[in-house]
Amino acid sequence: MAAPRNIQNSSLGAQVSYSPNLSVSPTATFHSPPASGSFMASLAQRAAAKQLKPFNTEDIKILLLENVNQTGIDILKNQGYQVEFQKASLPEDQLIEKIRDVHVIGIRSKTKLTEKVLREAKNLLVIGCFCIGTNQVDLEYAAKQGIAVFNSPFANSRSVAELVIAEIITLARQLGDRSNEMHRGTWNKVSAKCWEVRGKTLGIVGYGHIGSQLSVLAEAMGMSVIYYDVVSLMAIGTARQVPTLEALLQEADFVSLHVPETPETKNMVSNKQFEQMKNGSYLINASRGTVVDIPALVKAMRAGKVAGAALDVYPNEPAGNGDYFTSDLNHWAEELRTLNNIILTPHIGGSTEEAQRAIGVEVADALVRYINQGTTLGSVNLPEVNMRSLTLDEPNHARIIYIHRNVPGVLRRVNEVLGDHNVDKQISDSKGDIAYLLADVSDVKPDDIKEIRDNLEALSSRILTRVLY
Ligand SMILES: NC(=O)C1=CN([C@@H]2O[C@H](COP(=O)(O)OP(=O)(O)OC[C@H]3O[C@@H](n4cnc5c(N)ncnc54)[C@H](O)[C@@H]3O)[C@@H](O)[C@H]2O)C=CC1
Ligand SMILES: O=C(O)C(=O)COP(=O)(O)O
Repeated sequence: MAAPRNIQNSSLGAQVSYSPNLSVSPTATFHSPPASGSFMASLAQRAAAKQLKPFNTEDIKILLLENVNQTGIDILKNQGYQVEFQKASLPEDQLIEKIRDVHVIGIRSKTKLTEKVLREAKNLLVIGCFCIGTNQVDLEYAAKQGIAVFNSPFANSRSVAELVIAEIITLARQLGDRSNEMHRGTWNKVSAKCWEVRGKTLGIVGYGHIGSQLSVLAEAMGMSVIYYDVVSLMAIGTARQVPTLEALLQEADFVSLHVPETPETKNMVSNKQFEQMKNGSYLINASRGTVVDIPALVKAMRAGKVAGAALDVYPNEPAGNGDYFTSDLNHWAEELRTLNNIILTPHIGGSTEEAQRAIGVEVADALVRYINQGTTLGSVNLPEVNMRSLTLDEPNHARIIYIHRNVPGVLRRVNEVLGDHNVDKQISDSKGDIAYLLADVSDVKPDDIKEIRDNLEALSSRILTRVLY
């Protein structure tokens, strides 16, 4: 039987691990970085933090889907949580069955946590997206249910940028086609329409974490970089922001897309945009499958307008590995496969050992901090609230977490509930309609804790109450 959603578990000290060193050789064993000044300082802080054995930690049930990295599994298991791991994603009906029972779910880009699925997630406290994108989660609905969502905002951005660099040269030299021919036994030594990338213009759409890293790498190869973004952003190196997507498409030899999946980016590159591109230019999409209108790309490639393309993402992607890239999944799949100079990869932009290990650590740490201490630093859908840990010399303190609707008068009522106790420290913040309050109350007995929780639960503004002690 699952524990109730306002599950109580004691506040652990900051028993979290530290960001891994990403600069490892392909064969190196993976280690945390050596102790630095700030690392030692945080160790000292940890020593002072309350290190209670979590009460009922084993009641925390976690479901990890989509082959989340072992680093993350280890961190969560070390906390004593019950962790179930699956390599693939789950179809909606199975996901609904499973999600009813768990307090935490860890996913990557494939698993869709829609309102329909989350409505069934009666025990869910927190979602960990072990990736950058969070478009697969209904963030607003989750927030309304008091379910926090965390991701890893940039641990795989370098990996994506490096893949794109590889693709730029691969497309310019038609390497995919030459290699396929050799695999079939055909020697086809040609130079027609094969180019150096030096001196060519790369147009980056979306100059965020990935786009800006790509900019630096491309300039190092002698490319000129222009970029288009909805916000005005400082150029790195000698890159130049252009005012419109059209201006970018008219000037770029290579166009690389790095925008999130939003209603505005759906089919952002379609027939009209292909017409605006230079003759013989190239398109790379490692963002989201919805950003490019694929039938329009097929048309532009058949017409010779686009000389090559690299796609890493697709509107429909399979739940696991296997022979699934067929027209059953996306109706144009077979047609796409017949085109020349097109690189098709199975959403591997962020799939390197370095990125996956770093993401595993970062997201698992955020989950542990949220479960054990209630801090929301890094949450993408709840206000970010942080408060220093309870310490060993505060054995009878309790931490109250009250997630509530952001309506007038709530704080007065909360403080009426807490008024008979000594509130050591308190912090609250709001994001849109949702507010998040943390309060540490000193010298409380189990009866006091029950009373505080029951009284907070009775307030009409309540979304979720948790008490850690
Ligand atoms: N292929 C893969 O394995 C991976 C794919 N991704 C995808 O790449 C996307 C970008 O990642 P980051 O660079 O980390 O995100 P980011 O949030 O750092 O940057 C995105 C940029 O796009 C801009 N933008 C948003 N809407 C736009 C619009 N309509 N037109 C022009 N610019 C717009 C934003 O202002 C921002 O500067 C992610 O959202 C994710 O979907 C991320 C990691 C791995
Ligand atoms: O980080 C992202 O947003 C990605 O697209 C990578 O997704 P993945 O972890 O490979 O499912």
